[in-house]
Amino acid sequence: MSQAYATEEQVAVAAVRRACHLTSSVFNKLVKNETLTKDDKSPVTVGDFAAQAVISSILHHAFPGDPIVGEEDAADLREPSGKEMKDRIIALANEALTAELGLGDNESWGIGPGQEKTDSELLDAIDRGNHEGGSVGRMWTIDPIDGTKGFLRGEQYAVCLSLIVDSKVQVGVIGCPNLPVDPAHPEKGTGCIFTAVRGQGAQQWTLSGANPTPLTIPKSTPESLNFLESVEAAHSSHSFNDRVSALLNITRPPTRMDSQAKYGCLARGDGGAYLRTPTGVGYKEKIWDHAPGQILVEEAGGIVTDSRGEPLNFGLGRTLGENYGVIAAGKDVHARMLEAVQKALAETKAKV
Ligand SMILES: Nc1ncnc2c1ncn2[C@@H]1O[C@H](COP(=O)(O)O)[C@@H](OP(=O)(O)O)[C@H]1O
Ligand SMILES: [Mg+2]
Ligand SMILES: [Mg+2]
Ligand SMILES: [Mg+2]
Repeated sequence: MSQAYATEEQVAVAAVRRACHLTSSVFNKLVKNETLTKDDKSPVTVGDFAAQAVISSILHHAFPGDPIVGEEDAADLREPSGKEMKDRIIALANEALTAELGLGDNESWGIGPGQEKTDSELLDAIDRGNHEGGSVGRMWTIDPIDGTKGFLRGEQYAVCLSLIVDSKVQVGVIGCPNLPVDPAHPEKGTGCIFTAVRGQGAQQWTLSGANPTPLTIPKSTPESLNFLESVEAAHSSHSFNDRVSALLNITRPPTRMDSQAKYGCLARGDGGAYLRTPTGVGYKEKIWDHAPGQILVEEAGGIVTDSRGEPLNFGLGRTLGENYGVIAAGKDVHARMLEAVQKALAETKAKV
C-alpha cells in the first residue's frame, strides 16, 4: 500500500518546481512595468501571478474537486489596462507548463509539451485561489512568491504550497531558488525544495527534485542559538525580538531573511528559532504564509505556536484570526522562548 498523501506530495513538488524555475528566470528579465502595488501597498509582480496560474492549473488537473486558498487574484489583469501584463503572465505560465517532463512528472497534470492553456483558463486558474478557507474538508494554500520584497531585492523568497485537511496541515512544500543548498559549502550553489508530510518527516531536495535528505532540528545552547526574523521591520518587530534575545542570553545576532525560507533554515538547523511579533494592531497573518512552514518545522521535530503557546489555527478562514505572532523552535528551545516572549510582552504592557 502506498503511503498517505504520496500523490499529493508528488504533484505539489512538481508544481513548486515549475514555479521556482519560472520565478528565478523572470527575475533576470523583470522590467519596471511588471510590478503592481496592491490595495494594502504591498508589491505583486508578473512572477507572482504566473506562478499562481501554474500551480493552480496543475492542482486543478490532479485534484479537480479541491478548493484553493491563494494569495493573488486576476481582477487587475482582466481590466483593459492590465492587458500588457496579462499577456506576459500568460506567456510565462505557458512556458512553465509546457516545459519537458521532469523527475516524477505526469502529463495527466496538464504539463509537458503541447499542453498550452488559453488566456481564460489561466486567469480562471489564478482566480480559483479565492476560496474562503474554513475548518472542514480538503483545501490547498498557494503563496506563489512569499517574500515578494526579498524577490525584488534579489534576496530570499519562497514558492509555498500546502494541503490542509480539516484544519490540519498534511502536506507542505517550500521551494527556495536563492537559498544555499548547504550554507557550510557555498560551492554547492543555491536552490532547495523542502517537503513535509504529516507523520512521515521533513526533507530537503534539490530544485530538480533529487537527493532527498531527511531534516531534524539539532539541539541548541544559548551560544549556538540565534533568531530567524523578517527583513521587513513592518512585518515583525525587530526591537521586541532583541529584547527576547537578551532575556535568553543569546549572543549571536539575528539572521534576517524574507519568506518561509526561514522555516526551511530552522528545520535544517541553520538558525535556532523563528520569532514573528505583531508590529501594530489590525494585521492578520495569512494561512498561506505559515501552513507549509508549520508542518515542515513540526515534522523536523520542532514546535510552532503563537505567543500564548496555542497552536496556529488554520481552520478560521484565509487568516489565522487575531494576531498573537508566531514562535517556532526545536523542542528543547520552544518552552524557554515562550517564557521569554511572555515576559517581554508583560514588560511592554507595563510601559503603556
Ligand atoms: N504588517 C504585516 N505583518 C506581518 N506580516 C505581513 C505584514 N504585511 C505583509 N506581511 C506578510 O509578510 C510576508 C512575508 O513574510 P516575511 O516578513 O517573513 O518575509 C508577506 O508575504 P508576501 O511576500 O507573499 O506578500 C505578507 O503576506
Ligand atoms: Mg504579497
Ligand atoms: Mg507570503
Ligand atoms: Mg506572496
